[in-house]
Order: sequence, then C-alpha cells, then structure tokens
Amino acid sequence: MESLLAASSVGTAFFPPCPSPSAALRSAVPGSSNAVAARGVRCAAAKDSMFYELTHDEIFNSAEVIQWESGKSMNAIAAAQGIRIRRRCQPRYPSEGTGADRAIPRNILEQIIWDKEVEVSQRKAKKPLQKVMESAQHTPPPRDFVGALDTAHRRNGVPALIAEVKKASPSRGVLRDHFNPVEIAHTYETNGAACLSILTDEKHFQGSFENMETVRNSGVKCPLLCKEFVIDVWQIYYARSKGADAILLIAAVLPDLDIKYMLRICRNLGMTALIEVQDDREFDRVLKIDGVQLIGINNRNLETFQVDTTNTKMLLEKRRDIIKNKGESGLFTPEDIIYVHNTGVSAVLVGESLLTQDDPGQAIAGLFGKKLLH
Ligand SMILES: O=C(O)c1ccccc1NCC(=O)[C@H](O)[C@H](O)COP(=O)(O)O
Repeated sequence: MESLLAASSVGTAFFPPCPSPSAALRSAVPGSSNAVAARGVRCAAAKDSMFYELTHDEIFNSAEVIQWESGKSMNAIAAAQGIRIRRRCQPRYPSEGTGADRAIPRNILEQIIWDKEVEVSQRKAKKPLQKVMESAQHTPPPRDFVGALDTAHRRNGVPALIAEVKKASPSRGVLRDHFNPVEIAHTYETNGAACLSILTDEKHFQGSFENMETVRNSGVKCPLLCKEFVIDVWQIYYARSKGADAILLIAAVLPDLDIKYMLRICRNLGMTALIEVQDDREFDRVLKIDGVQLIGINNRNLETFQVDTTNTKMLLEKRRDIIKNKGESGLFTPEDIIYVHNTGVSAVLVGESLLTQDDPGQAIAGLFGKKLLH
C-alpha cells in the first residue's frame, strides 16, 4: 500500500492538500499517467501529523479510479452516486456538456454551491491554504461535540439540542431583524442547548465566519458547528481557525471520495463531521463510509424546500441499528420533538422555530415542553 506521505519525496518539504480528491482528479488528464501523477502530487500530505496521511487505497478505491480513468467527469462520477447537485467547473471534455443546461442552476442548493465555488476561490486567493492551515494550528483545541450531545441527551432524557444561530434562509427570508449572534448564543446556552450551529454563508443566509469567531471568543462554552456548504478542504481549515469544533458535510453535494477525505482531515484536526443526508440513497452511501460519527437527517428537501418530519422516521425505520442520528429542520412543537425522539434520534438541530421568537433561548422550554438543564 502506497502512502501519499511517501509521495512528498518529489522534493518540496510541504504539499498543501488538494481541495478535494475529485477536484484533484478533475485537474488531471483522464486515462493518462497524469491522472496518477495528480494523485501523487496534488494530494501529497504535509509531514506535520496535524494534517493527514492518506493511503491510495483509502482515497482512491479501484472503482473510482477506473471511473476516472475511463474519462468520466467529476459531475458524471457524482451523478453515478445519485448526486444531483452539479459543479459549475469549466467543461474540459465533451462528456461534461456545454450550453444552456450548464448555465442555469437547477435548484437553490445548486445555486448555493455554484456561488460557493466563486466565493471559495476568491477567499483562497486572499488567504492561501497553507496560511489557513497555520492559523488552524494555532487555534485552541476543539471541544467535544459528540460528547456534549451525549451528556445532554442523558441528562434531560430528550434529544440534545443543537440550536442554530442564523439570520435568514432562502426558504424563509429574514428570520430576525434584530440579530445579535452573541446574545442569541448566550441565551441558547443558558437555556440548555448542548451545542450551537452557526451559519457562515453570507450570500444566502446572511451569516459569516466573523459571527463564528465572535461567538467563540464571547465566553460561550458549547461546542460550535460551522454550518457551511463545504466543497473544498480550505473551508474546513478556515472554520477551525475561526474556532469551529464541528463542520457540516452534505451528502447531496459531496461524492464519497470527498467525504472520506474530508472526514480524515476533520479527524486529524480533532473536529467532528456532521454528515447530512436526506434520502435513502444518501443514507446508504454514508453508512458505507468508515469513521462516520454523526449523521443528520434533514427533513427539508434542499432542492424543493419541502419539510416533512416523517422523513426521519422513514429513513430510520429501515436502519434500526444505526450509530448516532440527529433530526434536522422543521421542528416546531413538543410533539415534533417526541415524534423524532421516538424514531431513535439522540439530537435535534433547530433554527427557525426558536429564532422567530422574542427570546430564542426562552423559546427552548416551549419547544421541548420543559426546561432543559445544562
Ligand atoms: O433553510 C433553508 O432554506 C435552506 C435552503 C437551502 C439549503 C439549506 C437550508 N437550510 C439549512 C438547514 O438545514 C436548516 O438551517 C437547519 O436544518 C435548521 O432548520 P430549521 O429549524 O427549519 O430552521
């Protein structure tokens, strides 16, 4: 088994990680030895153990390499896994398609991802990956996200709460005119939230990484989830450098290869990855990936915005023996909480129903039908 660390023997002492394995593969010429070279060089690991050391077998299983080397584009590989969200990468090969079908996003999630591609490349131009990795290295160590959820679940006998700090969303528009992330974070914590989820996307949610950093530095003790649309490992290191303890990875957006790679980076940074699924196919894909600690079942279809709390039940009924699950979106009443708890979830992620009340923290007792201890 050849380790990518060994590939750093090409001469330079330090190789930043590739944005994602599928992006590295995309930059190579399929079917040629360049594809192999790209694997070796673009994904070579930094020697520092804080980063990562992946083997070829871990990242590039033979089926994936064969797919790539047969000339399939990244979007085609993703589509073969049932991923409907396309990247807006410039077409390089006829199989990637051209023309009108590529110019218009098919739904809001695809629009967010296309905007994210532009945003991340601009951010990277301002602060390259190597600098972000250094900043991440100097950030105080992450807090135990899963541990905080477990403790709260045991203490209260109801699903642990990940309370969301978000000003707006594409489906609901502005949720709060007066939006003070630090105030909201503190009232959530005081009223029993186990962890907080901080929206960092600016364009569609009016969030920011500054919010993440300010909340982290404000004395809040809860572990923080960076609620971001991750397409590039740069965002994971950046989130860590701003104090995130956990990060969201969306199965509807990321091919398996990228999830595996990003999971390993999270593990080496000491962060928790919350992997979000919305349907059977995504759930099955994620269950086959080693090292997944936390799965979130979104009740909101991110393509249509439709919310259906029976989604959690439907997906869990078939998979009774699953590790850790979290129900997300569209939870408004104590009955909703009892309903998802009975399906087997040990945590819930809630935004809108708390944020639209005068005091989002005090609204927690109303949502759970009792005061949560913390
Ligand atoms: O909420 C949206 O409109 C949305 C649109 C596209 C992608 C993601 C979106 N929301 C992210 C979330 O999953 C929710 O913020 C989270 O689950 C909390 O949901 P809620 O309690 O309904 O605010």
